[in-house]
Amino acid sequence: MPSSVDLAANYAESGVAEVLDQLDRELIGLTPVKTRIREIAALLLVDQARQQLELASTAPSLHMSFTGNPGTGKTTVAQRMSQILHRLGYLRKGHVVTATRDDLVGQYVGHTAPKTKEMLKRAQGGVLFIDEAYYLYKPDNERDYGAEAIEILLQEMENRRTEVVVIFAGYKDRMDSFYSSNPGLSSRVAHHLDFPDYSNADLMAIAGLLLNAQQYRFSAEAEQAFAEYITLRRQLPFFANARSIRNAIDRARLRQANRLFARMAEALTKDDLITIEAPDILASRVFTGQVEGHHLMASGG
Ligand SMILES: Nc1ncnc2c1ncn2[C@@H]1O[C@H](COP(=O)(O)OP(=O)(O)OP(=O)(O)O)[C@@H](O)[C@H]1O
Repeated sequence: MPSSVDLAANYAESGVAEVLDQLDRELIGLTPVKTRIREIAALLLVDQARQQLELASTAPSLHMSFTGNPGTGKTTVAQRMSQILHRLGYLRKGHVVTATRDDLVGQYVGHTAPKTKEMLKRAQGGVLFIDEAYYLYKPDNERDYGAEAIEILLQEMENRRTEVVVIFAGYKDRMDSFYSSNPGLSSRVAHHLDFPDYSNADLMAIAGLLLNAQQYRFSAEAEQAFAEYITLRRQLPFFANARSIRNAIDRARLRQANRLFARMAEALTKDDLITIEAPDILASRVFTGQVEGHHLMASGG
């Protein structure tokens, strides 16, 4: 048995540093979330080091709760978390399987257990991400099978803790009451992470990242228009944080393409092709005050 361990070497070997750096580069804000991910990585690396020195080691329970409004990065962070846990040797595969109530709960007697077990099986070696988890529990309906799904999840979370990590996600207030109705569940969730709404500056920075990744940019006027867009958009229904920004940029690209198409006869420069101009932003319903596009809004647009 070695008399000491080289934590730095273990860290380098795991390849976790790259995922953590990527997390820092690609995700704006979310400082408390990033800090917690680093802490979990440290915990697992120290646990590995303890194993090397033959000290007592128990694989920690890593089931989690992600609370926050739509588009605050919960799904994205779940994916990164799964990769990190894979690199640290905790999870065998590092993928994410997303499930909602309908994937877990059956409509007839005897249908729920096989459904829930099937989802757990698919998530084996990775993360089972249960979106809007509170829909599993329907207090008004005694004969609802959601309770059965929760029961099975609880058992498997305990018995297969190193085989699958379960992440429960949803709006903060609703998750809080879900946990208070299901205390057994709450106590088996080791990490509760909250994803706050992004500030306007954060959303602007997210827009910058998204544009950059797709080799687009705002002209100075478009940048200003987009700042106004953000202020107006967040006051409208179905605002979905970063997802609304992603959708807004997709539509701005569409308008830019149409604008360029109308100039088909001319030669277009690289600059023409990468620049989103103010009119591409200002044509949005958010400025014109039209509400017919309500269905678009419903998708977080
Ligand atoms: N901090 C961030 N920095 C950069 N991009 C982000 C950030 N947060 C979210 N995004 C982007 O916004 C989009 C929506 O994020 P994501 O799907 O992770 O949110 P969510 O909280 O899971 O929302 P929902 O529960 O409504 O699906 C994704 O395209 C993601 O890449």
